[in-house]
Amino acid sequence: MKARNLKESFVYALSGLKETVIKERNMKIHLGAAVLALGLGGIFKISRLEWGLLVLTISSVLTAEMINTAVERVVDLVTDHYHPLAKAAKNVAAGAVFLSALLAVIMGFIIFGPHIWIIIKR
Ligand SMILES: Nc1ncnc2c1ncn2[C@@H]1O[C@H](COP(=O)(O)OP(=O)(O)OP(=O)(O)O)[C@@H](O)[C@H]1O
Repeated sequence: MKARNLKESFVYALSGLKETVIKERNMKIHLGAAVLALGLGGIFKISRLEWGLLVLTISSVLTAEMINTAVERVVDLVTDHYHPLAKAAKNVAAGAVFLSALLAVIMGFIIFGPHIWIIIKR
């Protein structure tokens, strides 16, 4: 069904977001990690640039998870039989999530590492 106007497109987009948050366990984990990172940013009073990097990093993980979910849905729609291409498509999409989450952890170390180190050293 095609969106007739901007408002309808927005409603469909929000429903896609809701679908991922409600049905995907990994999305809940990513959101939990994002809330934790934002909380740490507040506690450590990180700089504007660090906030920007944090928001960019969080958005890349959440976006990757949503694209992964979309790929999973389309693959499941096309076939419920084993197919090497279905396997490859799902694995590549899952790999994108893994890569973005790994880079987010590294970014977390870069931003919060020095702050945590100061506390440990005390
Ligand atoms: N139709 C298929 N043909 C071949 N391999 C498949 C097929 N469907 C799934 N797989 C394999 O099983 C793995 C798990 O698929 P599944 O659909 O359960 O996603 P998932 O890893 O549980 O996703 P998530 O945990 O993100 O919800 C895929 O990564 C892929 O390797």
